[in-house]
Amino acid sequence: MRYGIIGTGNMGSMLANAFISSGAVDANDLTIYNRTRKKAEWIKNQFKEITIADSVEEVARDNEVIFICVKPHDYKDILSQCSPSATQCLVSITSPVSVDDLERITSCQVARVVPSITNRAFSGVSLFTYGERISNFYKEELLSIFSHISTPIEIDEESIRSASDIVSCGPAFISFLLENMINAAQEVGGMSKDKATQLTEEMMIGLGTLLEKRTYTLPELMEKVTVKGGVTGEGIKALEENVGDLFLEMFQATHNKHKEDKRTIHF
Ligand SMILES: NC(=O)C1=CN([C@@H]2O[C@H](COP(=O)(O)OP(=O)(O)OC[C@H]3O[C@@H](n4cnc5c(N)ncnc54)[C@H](OP(=O)(O)O)[C@@H]3O)[C@@H](O)[C@H]2O)C=CC1
Ligand SMILES: O=C(O)[C@@H]1CCC=N1
Repeated sequence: MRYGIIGTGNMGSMLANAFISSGAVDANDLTIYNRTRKKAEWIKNQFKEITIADSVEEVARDNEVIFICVKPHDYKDILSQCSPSATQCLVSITSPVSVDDLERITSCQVARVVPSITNRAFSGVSLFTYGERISNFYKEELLSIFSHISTPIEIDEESIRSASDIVSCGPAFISFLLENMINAAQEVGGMSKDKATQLTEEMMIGLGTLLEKRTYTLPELMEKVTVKGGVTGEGIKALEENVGDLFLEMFQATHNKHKEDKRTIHF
């Protein structure tokens, strides 16, 4: 099976790197293309057997599975430069470009797989939605390669925004909150930024490991740590008083942007 990646920015390069280093895809079977060629060359420097294509058209012509890894508003431009056939499979990796959108304007088989930066560590989730025309062959193929780097989970169109907020945007949201925690540790506790960062990172690795081992659920973790009459309870009270509509507003903001993107992407 030959795979093509169009756009090797954050996600395209992450997918190329993770697919090859996990053994999901042989570098000889991967073709990449990026508008600024240098970015594709950085990947080829790591994996010499990769092919760099000279155009979108070339990627679409020579590969069976084609991942479009550009920003949502650039999908139209890419699709105007290629027309994969009914035997090929086109994959959107962005939530605003749905399988319905792709099926309407192409004659190939389609899927949407929204990855996450966590897939770089062969961890986290990839969110799957299949088009009507996709064969079991391609479904199994996509599931197989994404199983090497993630836990693939099928998702319906209605849930895609919230699911992507948790799985794909989540690492940035949680990092933002942790940065705030680190800054407050400096301000209130007088701790150095480096020390607070080290402690936070190690705590997160430990927390992730507990979750990975299914040792505790999130509510169990809260219960186990919150000693009756202890300091955690006081901290949680302060969090409860301040959290307010924080996450509601976060989800509303991403849902509004998603709607705006869908309204302004004209295929
Ligand atoms: N970042 C993330 O964590 C996630 C992102 N996504 C989705 O992935 C997609 C890409 O995001 P991300 O990688 O972060 O974005 P980047 O901006 O890092 O990458 C986009 C890449 O597309 C290239 N590009 C743009 N137009 C063309 C073109 N016509 N031909 C070839 N290459 C082109 C750009 O090239 P150039 O170097 O010239 O600018 C750039 O390298 C988005 O749709 C996003 O929604 C999904 C899940 C997670
Ligand atoms: O910020 C974004 O639009 C992308 C989508 C998912 C994660 N990052």
